[in-house]
Amino acid sequence: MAAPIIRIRDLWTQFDQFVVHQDLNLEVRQGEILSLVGGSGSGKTTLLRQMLGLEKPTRGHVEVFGEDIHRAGGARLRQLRNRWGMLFQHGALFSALSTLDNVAQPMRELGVLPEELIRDAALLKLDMVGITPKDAQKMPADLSGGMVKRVALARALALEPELLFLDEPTAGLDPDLSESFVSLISSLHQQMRLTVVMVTHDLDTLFALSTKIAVLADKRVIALGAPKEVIALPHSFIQRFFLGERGKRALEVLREKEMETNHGK
Ligand SMILES: Nc1ncnc2c1ncn2[C@@H]1O[C@H](COP(=O)(O)OP(=O)(O)OP(=O)(O)O)[C@@H](O)[C@H]1O
Repeated sequence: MAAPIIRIRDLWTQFDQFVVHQDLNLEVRQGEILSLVGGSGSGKTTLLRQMLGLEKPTRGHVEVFGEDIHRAGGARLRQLRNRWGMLFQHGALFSALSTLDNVAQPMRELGVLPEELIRDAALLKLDMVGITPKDAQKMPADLSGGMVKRVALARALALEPELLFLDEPTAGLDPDLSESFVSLISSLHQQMRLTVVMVTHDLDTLFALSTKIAVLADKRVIALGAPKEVIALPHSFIQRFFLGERGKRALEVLREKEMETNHGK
């Protein structure tokens, strides 16, 4: 079995008297695309921020690449941060920087690479997500919503991370754009041998990408496994979330995908 890239142990999160996570455990292994699902307020975003070292849990351990990131010092945490990329829900590009400079910025921050190399690498990353050198000169305000997502993805991949975090990657995209963004993530996952952790409410995206699903309910991860295994569990949240009307179509997609895979064998 592949080594855990993320290991969360006995994690508690409490805001005043309000307990969000209680003895939560989770492992993400190399090469997985793990989706975190749960009801509104179940603590998905908080958990994601804790994995990124942006928020500290009340108790417990969050290990990324074998290190407890909440006990690592500032310099060490910065080094670890260079090994993962994050795609925020709304793209979060710097509006005052051109598309190219947005992607170049994480490389410039390292302060060691020559400018020419940075420009070439940024253009290469943009090419990987289907953005032309001409569009690379544009400002973020002049890009479409779908392009902003692609540029934000190129920026998240700028430092060739081993791990990629995605927060609602297809939110705000129409179904066609959403589908093409999903295939882009899927091919980059293979090409770059990435491990991916994502939060999504969109069942089409969830079933199209996830190799594993972690379900957050009752303040813990109540289920972790392959999509097919997880949706078969009798927990009431799981049944409501996956097997309502909106879940049925997504499930058909999962079955089609399975048939294609079996066909290809
Ligand atoms: N800094 C904070 N101070 C107080 N309460 C907080 C704070 N951050 C999060 N919470 C609370 O913790 C709970 C979990 O929030 P979180 O945003 O992680 O949930 P979520 O599962 O991502 O929800 P959604 O799907 O609606 O985005 C919520 O009840 C939220 O109000």
